[in-house]
Amino acid sequence: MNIIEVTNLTGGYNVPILKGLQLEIHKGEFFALLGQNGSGKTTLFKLITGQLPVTEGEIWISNKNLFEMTKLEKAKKMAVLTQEIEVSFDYTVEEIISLGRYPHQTGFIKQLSKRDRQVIESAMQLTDTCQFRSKTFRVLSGGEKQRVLLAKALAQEPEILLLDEPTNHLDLKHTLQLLDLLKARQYETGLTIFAILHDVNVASLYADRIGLLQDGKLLQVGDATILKDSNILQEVFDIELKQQSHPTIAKPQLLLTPNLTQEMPKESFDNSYQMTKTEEYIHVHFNKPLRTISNSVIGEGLNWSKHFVNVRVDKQYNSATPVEDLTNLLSSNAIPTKHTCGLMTAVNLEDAVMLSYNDLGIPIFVVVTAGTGNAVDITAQIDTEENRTIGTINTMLFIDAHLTDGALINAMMSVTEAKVKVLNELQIIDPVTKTIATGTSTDAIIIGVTQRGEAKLYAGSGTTIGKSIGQAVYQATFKSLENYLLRLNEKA
Ligand SMILES: Nc1ncnc2c1ncn2[C@@H]1O[C@H](COP(=O)(O)OP(=O)(O)OP(=O)(O)O)[C@@H](O)[C@H]1O
Repeated sequence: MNIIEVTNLTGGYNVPILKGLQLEIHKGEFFALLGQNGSGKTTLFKLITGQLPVTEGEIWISNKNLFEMTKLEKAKKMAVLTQEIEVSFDYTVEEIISLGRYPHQTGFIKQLSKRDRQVIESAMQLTDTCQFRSKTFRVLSGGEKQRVLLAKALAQEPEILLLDEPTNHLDLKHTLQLLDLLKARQYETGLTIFAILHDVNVASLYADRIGLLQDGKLLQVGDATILKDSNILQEVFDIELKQQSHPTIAKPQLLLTPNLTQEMPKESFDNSYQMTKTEEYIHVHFNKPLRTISNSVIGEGLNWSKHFVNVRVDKQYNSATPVEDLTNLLSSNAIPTKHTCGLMTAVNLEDAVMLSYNDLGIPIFVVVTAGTGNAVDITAQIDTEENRTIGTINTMLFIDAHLTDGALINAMMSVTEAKVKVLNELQIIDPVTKTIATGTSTDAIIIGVTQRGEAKLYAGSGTTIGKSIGQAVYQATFKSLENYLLRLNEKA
């Protein structure tokens, strides 16, 4: 059901800003209006709240023509929170909030009833403004004033809440609190929310539907997925926005990219890093951060890192706090953990293989440490969750290339395929299933790419990058496992 219907609306100032606009707001939804400065958001807001006259078209509120509604009818239906946060008199906070009850007061002498007082109290608690109740409104900070005016709007108990940039003056905590509060009111009381927002990410997280306004026209209306369309975003905001998903909520988030003149490192790939190898760790330090994908102990996921470390731990190492342990170890070696992808291994670092590869014209550097104590055939139908001896294949792969996130996943596949081939050729057996192993139970991969040059969409086996990864990883893993097996044989 539509609670607001705007049909063929033309209106504005001397010249019309909105021309033939069509919009429906559903009862109980959170609708966000987005658009560039001057696109007409406030003008639409003022037309809906009756602050500006309509030149053409109609506005219906709950099936009633806005211009047939009395002031009191409108005030019972709609509460408005604008950016104008000054009030003319020296009211106290409690007095200001009490004004919200005015449309509900009856009788000749308007007095606050018991219920009015309860509603005011509850609005103050919800907006965390109780502590200011006796203060003069004028002396509050911008954000505090905003919360008091929201309390006044809530005290009005409207069916529709219209907000013009409600989080404008608020810090992050109060922005989140205000939006959570609005969302809770929406769910609990069926409140309809119409909000002008500038923050596209906030709109994506909180709005059920979003309207994109451009030059007085609605270019698109829909749920947050409309923000995934880079062409529409470019058209509405006139800038390039990078889109990614929120890590825990299924909503898109948009990122700004500063237009800094990218100073491209002129150094060759081979000169862009230094490597240190001790008995305790292998440390590859790049001059510039690399885009990374990894399942490392520190710096996992998609990231940017300059330092790549594989630290040796004891064979008996079995700690519940590997992140803390590794952090401490790195700190004691003056390696900055915030810029690091860090792995652990129990294999002897003497067997590590470092290999530079450039046969196909794509510079690659790969470091592999390998042990097969935990060799597992992942396809065997046996529950292998039992204690095994330590042994891991850790692969750190660095490529002088520009890969998209999808291509980074391709690259992970390429590394894995090359590793499986080695295990197959060396006939590494899963000791439990007696079949050929596909990996070890704790294998780790770090891929770091310089992001220089043209962005590549693929890095799988059908591409030169994929082939380069395959050959480099194959050679390094083969050699590293040979070293490991040789040491085992010598011991035996
Ligand atoms: N009182 C006014 N008289 C004449 N023109 C006005 C008036 N107020 C706004 N305008 C013009 O109307 C157009 C739309 O303004 P509006 O305030 O609706 O934009 P907006 O989308 O809310 O922008 P912002 O994001 O900057 O708040 C602008 O070109 C503006 O200059």
